Amino acid sequence: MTCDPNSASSAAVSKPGSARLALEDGSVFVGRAFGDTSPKSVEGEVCFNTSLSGYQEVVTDPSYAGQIVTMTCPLIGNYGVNPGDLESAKAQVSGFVVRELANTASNYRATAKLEQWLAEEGVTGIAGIDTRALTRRLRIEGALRGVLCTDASVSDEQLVAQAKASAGLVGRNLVATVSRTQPLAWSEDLGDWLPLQGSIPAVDNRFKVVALDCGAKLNILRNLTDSGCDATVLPYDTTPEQIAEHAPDGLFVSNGPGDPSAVQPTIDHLKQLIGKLPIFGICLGHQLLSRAMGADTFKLKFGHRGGNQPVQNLGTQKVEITSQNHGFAVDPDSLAKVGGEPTHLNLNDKTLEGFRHTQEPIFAVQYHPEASPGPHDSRYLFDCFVEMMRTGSSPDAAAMDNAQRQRNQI
Ligand SMILES: NC(=O)CC[C@H](N)C(=O)O
Repeated sequence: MTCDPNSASSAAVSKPGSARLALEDGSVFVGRAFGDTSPKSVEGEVCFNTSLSGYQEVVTDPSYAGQIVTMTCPLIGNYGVNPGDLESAKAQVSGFVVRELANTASNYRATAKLEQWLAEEGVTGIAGIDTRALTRRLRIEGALRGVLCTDASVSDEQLVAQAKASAGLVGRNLVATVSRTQPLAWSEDLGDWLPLQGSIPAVDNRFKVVALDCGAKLNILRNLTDSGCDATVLPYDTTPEQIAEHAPDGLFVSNGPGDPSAVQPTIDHLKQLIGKLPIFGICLGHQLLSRAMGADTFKLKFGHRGGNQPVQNLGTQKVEITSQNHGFAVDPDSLAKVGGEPTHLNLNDKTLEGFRHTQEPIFAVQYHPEASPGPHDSRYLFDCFVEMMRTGSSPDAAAMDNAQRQRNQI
């Protein structure tokens, strides 16, 4: 049920087992609590994701820290949860919003139902609200701060006031809350992390990569491994001197949560590393590299989150169907002034989705080539990173075309 934004004062009293989602614009949605149903209130910026599947990856993507995520697909939870599909070791969203929560987990791989697993993870969900009305509100007004509450003793007015007073995402360094604090090596064989002893040994025909962990998704590490890289994962604020101790062939800058302009340590370190190492960035990594070069980032009205975002490679003219999760973007005009050539464009709203440095071995994409929203159109970018480490030049249109043809055997 949706309450009119202006009628919060007359809004519903919550019942046992119920939950409320209050927004800063005064609207209050009343539904059923699931997951962690203990009485509490959680704050977060409310956003929507249009993927038809992939809710496990969404919930465990560290880039969603600080956000209450609404799935627009009306049935969620139908294949349960299994450890192999998680993008990090725990649930990362502040809260989870669905229209209908499936009763049955219909997948032989499932080890838990979504609601059981969220309860163990301490994450509250709300089901049974009109997610289409909520999404329309977010599209019209832009991202809104919200509070998800399972505590019947708090009034609607208090919740709306709490939403208005909450921190939001702008200006907050959330990377510091999700980055690993110890150096680790990714072991594909174990499917797990190993404490790093010394640095990774050089192996013939493979590339040693330092991955700066701003909240890295596991599948990025898997894709780096698959393309021929051995990755050492270091905390997001590792200094250039500490990175140099690992003698890497290249540097990878990961995805991560929050406002890129607030991740100053990484931006300062990247400034010093430009021209010294081949660097590839994904999503937050794209934004941090742009800022390190001197470009600006800005907040999008409601962001791009979903598995069907069309992106055009401006060099090859080919379109990739991509998975995305971002609420900020790079200003292309400011990037062009500091040597950034646009390589990819979002065909929905024409925002920048990728660039290459014209002078230095640096390139980055705003979307997620490691995610597989059905096809694997964008996997070639990991091969471009390897090729950039081999040649010392950022990939131009011909290099991207070649890599994509080889990867996708077309
Ligand atoms: N997936 C990401 O890395 C997100 C980057 C950044 N936090 C944004 O919302 O734009």
